[in-house]
Amino acid sequence: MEYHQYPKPGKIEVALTTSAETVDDLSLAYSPGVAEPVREIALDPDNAYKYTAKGNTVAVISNGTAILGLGNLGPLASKPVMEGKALLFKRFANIDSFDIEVTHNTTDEFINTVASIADSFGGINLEDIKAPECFEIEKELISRCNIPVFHDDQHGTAIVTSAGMLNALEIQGKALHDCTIVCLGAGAAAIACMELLIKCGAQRERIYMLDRQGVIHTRRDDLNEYKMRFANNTDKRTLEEAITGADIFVGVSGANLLTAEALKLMAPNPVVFACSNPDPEIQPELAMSVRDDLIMATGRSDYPNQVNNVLCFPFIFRGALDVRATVINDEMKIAAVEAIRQLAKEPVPESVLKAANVSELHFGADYIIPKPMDPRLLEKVSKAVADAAIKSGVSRI
Ligand SMILES: NC(=O)C1=CN([C@@H]2O[C@H](COP(=O)(O)OP(=O)(O)OC[C@H]3O[C@@H](n4cnc5c(N)ncnc54)[C@H](OP(=O)(O)O)[C@@H]3O)[C@@H](O)[C@H]2O)C=CC1
Ligand SMILES: CC(=O)C(=O)O
Ligand SMILES: [Mg+2]
Repeated sequence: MEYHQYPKPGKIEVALTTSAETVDDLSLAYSPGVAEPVREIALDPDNAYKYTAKGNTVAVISNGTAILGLGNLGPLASKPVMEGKALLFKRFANIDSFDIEVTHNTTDEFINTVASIADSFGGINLEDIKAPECFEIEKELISRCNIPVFHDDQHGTAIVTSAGMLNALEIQGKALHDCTIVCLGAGAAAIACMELLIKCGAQRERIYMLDRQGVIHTRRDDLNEYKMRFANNTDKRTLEEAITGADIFVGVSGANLLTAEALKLMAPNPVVFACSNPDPEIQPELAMSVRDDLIMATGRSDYPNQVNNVLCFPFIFRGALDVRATVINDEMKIAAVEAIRQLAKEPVPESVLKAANVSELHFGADYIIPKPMDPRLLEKVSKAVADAAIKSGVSRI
């Protein structure tokens, strides 16, 4: 709590980029000088990128309906997380952010609020908005805004999960195409993670997705259209039935929902990503105590293998802003997966070892994915994303 309270309440502040000391400075910063860029922007909106901070500013916007794995605690309670995202944008990609917490009654009201302020920013990072509303919100905002709109819990999580998963499977000697996958959770993160894993080679029929009612199967009549895409034609109904013989477990649901007994039922050499925050679906100590053949990741910074969207969102937005991309498309997402994945195979610089408080890191079971404080992420992931934006025709410079 002290970290969040001192030296000033919160984690971010606004800083000036230009001089504001003299009467001359003020007559440029405000009236009368500020009228000139106003006229230029009115003539051509693209001049906002030249004369304002728009092009390097991302709005981090939430309604607090799915704050981490803590649930629907409302917009104001989400503010520490949104400030945290702003801190990470600045620290890792030198992107300025404003956190905006929106109170609303209907989904349309939220969409209209965001759409009506979107022009102020170079991009919009939607955060911690629950499914299924998040899908409609993102789709509608993408169509109404000509800046990138990216729901990080969906796509940032999916990108990092895919990068980590491909590396973990390489170490375990398995191919994604042949794997049986159990996904606990059927919300924003789950649906996007499974869709991207399919784009990376997984078979939809081999995925068992579960929500609070158990396995999502074709005979259920309570499924929304997003869950319906993962309805499996199966007799399996429980987590224990689905996980028996499975190669992969992805948890994006809630704390301590995977028991040691269920973990024992998985196939040899399994991969377990227990990504719920702040508490994973199974504690790594417990998982490791019952199996010594697994590769384990969590969403947390204090265990090896942090599968968390922090490894993606600063860098994918950096790449998108640098080429003024209108959207973040699949080509850019796949480029990010590959760049993150490859970086884990390179020697780790001393500065990263020091920041991670370890003496060595080598590609393997305890290092499947780079550390967020690896400075090479900025260069490599952002460049790969920017290149993909240019090649796929969505860059504007
Ligand atoms: N490591 C990372 O980078 C990230 C981790 N996450 C984590 O993933 C989790 C979900 O986030 P998000 O997708 O945004 O939230 P959503 O609210 O969109 O989805 C939550 C999903 O979890 C399911 N769920 C909750 N409790 C249970 C349970 N007891 N048994 C089975 N399923 C359950 C819900 O089921 P139902 O549909 O029945 O309500 C729902 O499908 C959170 O813990 C969050 O911290 C999210 C994003 C990034
Ligand atoms: C990491 C993140 O975005 C979440 O847990 O919601
Ligand atoms: Mg989140």
